[in-house]
Amino acid sequence: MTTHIGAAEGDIAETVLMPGDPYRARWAAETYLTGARLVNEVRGMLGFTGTWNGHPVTIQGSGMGMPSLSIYANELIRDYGAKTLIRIGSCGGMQPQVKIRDLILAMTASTYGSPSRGIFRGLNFAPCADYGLLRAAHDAAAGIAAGVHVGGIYSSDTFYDERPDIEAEMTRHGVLGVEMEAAELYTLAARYRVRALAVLTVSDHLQTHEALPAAGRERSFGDMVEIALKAAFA
Ligand SMILES: O=P(O)(O)O[C@H]1O[C@H](CO)[C@@H](O)[C@H]1O
Ligand SMILES: O=c1cc[nH]c(=O)[nH]1
Repeated sequence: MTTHIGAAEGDIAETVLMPGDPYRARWAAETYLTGARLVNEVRGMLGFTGTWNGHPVTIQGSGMGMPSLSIYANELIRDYGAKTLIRIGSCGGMQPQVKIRDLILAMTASTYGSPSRGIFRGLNFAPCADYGLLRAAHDAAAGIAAGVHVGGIYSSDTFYDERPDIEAEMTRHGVLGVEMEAAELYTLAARYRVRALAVLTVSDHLQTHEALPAAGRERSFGDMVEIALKAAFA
């Protein structure tokens, strides 16, 4: 048991999938895991542990934004011994070739300000995915999903941004999509020598303003969960 996770020792698997939304954690656990049981409900940030093809897996909500994810990822890694952490998130598309419901496998994550930013002072640390996980996810995606993009994403520190020029610069530099957690996850993974990847579903588009309807949105997330599970155990 930690400050923010009520699971008992041994209740968290070495492989953890992390959606921002705790209800997505419940949906994914009920849909994809065998014998899923609730292991955390502190602050309503639900976490479940079960098995997938016989492998122990935890699906733990991270909350929105890097400060929230940082709390859960720190405790999962440092206190529970998590070794593979895969974010299963939604993101906004930032390039014309990236369509709604497409998947992005985030090779790198640029950010203006993660909780770890201060460590590096003026240096631009480059948070990146674990290559083995990225490659395995790409292989898995070939048999599952159609529109799959691999490249850089932008982990924003704010959803309602008063600095539209930052998003424009990200788009100008080929960044595929925007979300709010991966850069901190990748930085923590580098620090603690564990594996991390963000697999993202494009839920809306910053240029076309299309968006997945709220009702039934979870069903569009199935490919992402399957790919994350296959990559973790490839
Ligand atoms: O759908 P999730 O995983 O929460 O991810 C995205 O959605 C939230 C913003 O609406 C942020 O957490 C962003 O990263
Ligand atoms: O952080 C996010 C997530 C989805 N869509 C966005 O525009 N931003």
